[in-house]
Amino acid sequence: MTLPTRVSLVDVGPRDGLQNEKEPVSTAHKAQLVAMLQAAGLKEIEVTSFVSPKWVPQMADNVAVMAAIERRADVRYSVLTPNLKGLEAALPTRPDEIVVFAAASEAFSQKNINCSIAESIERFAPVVQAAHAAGIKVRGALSCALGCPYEGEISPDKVERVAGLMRAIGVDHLGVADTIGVGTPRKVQAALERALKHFPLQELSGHFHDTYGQALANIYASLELGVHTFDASVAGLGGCPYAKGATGNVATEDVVFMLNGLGIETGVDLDKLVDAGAFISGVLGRPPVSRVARAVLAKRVG
Ligand SMILES: CC(C)(COP(=O)([O-])OP(=O)([O-])OC[C@H]1O[C@@H](n2cnc3c(N)ncnc32)[C@H](O)[C@@H]1OP(=O)([O-])[O-])[C@@H](O)C(=O)NCCC(=O)NCCSC(=O)C[C@@](C)(O)CC(=O)[O-]
Repeated sequence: MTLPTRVSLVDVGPRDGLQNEKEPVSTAHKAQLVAMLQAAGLKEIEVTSFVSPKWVPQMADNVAVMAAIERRADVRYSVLTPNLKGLEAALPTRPDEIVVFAAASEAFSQKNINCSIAESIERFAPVVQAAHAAGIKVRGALSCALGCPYEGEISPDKVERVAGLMRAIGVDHLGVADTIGVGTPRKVQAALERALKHFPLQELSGHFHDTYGQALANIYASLELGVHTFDASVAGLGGCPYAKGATGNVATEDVVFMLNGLGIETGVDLDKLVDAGAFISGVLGRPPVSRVARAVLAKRVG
């Protein structure tokens, strides 16, 4: 089986990773994290979200963070926008890409964005149109594609259905998200195969939380299908406010280490990435969740 020779990594640490932190993280620290990620070679960074500050207070400084980051022409900066209000607030901050997020599960849709799946698609349609009119690419995240904290198992049929709805309103790229990290390799392949009915390989990505330690295996299973774009979160930061017990995304350091071992190019410098993870973990006052980061840091100490 031939695996892709190159993988694009989207570091979602500044957004997905930090959104659930109880203590406020300063705007300056968020901007510093973005700076360190791009210095490590990340070309796609999810910076913040334009959601209700009552729902997700940690992202309330979205405009300030977007103003504080030092942009590089070769890096794409994305932000989450759940509705037109979010898009209107985001546009002046010049994101390269916006993310709309639907769920494969009705219950999660209600908890996360306070509306049904059908209503969310209706809500996203004008957001997608307005983003395209502004020349901005739209990524869709499909939450709970492998399981839901409220509904349990999610069938591939549901993934295919919502992927189709996202495609129909013009979403350019689909991220299949295992929000609570319950997916296992063959189930992940089944979900991705259904999503591939609506999105081409180059516009499909995997977003795997590592709650049950399956994320790297799931990435490998995705590579077997030719999927070559993955979200990951430096230091393994994160957890979803609407998915109790969900841990962070797979750590970017762990993904880079595995891909390096497979001879798959990412353009990411592992040492500099570990520095970024150590920096933000220091800000948060705890060690990185990433096992690779811990091993590299321990080796440095000698
Ligand atoms: C979607 C809404 C806004 C609907 O929230 P709602 O309460 O249904 O919205 P509403 O239209 O009735 O408005 C209520 C209030 O929110 C305000 N409001 C309305 N929209 C915005 C906005 N864009 N920005 C700022 N403020 C906003 C609006 O102005 C109003 O303010 P008030 O009059 O009460 O003062 C809300 O449910 C929300 O913000 N939810 C947060 C969702 C979120 O951020 N979840 C985490 C990210 S998704 C995720 O992590 C999963 C992912 C992507 O990583 C993949 C995975 O792993 O699954």
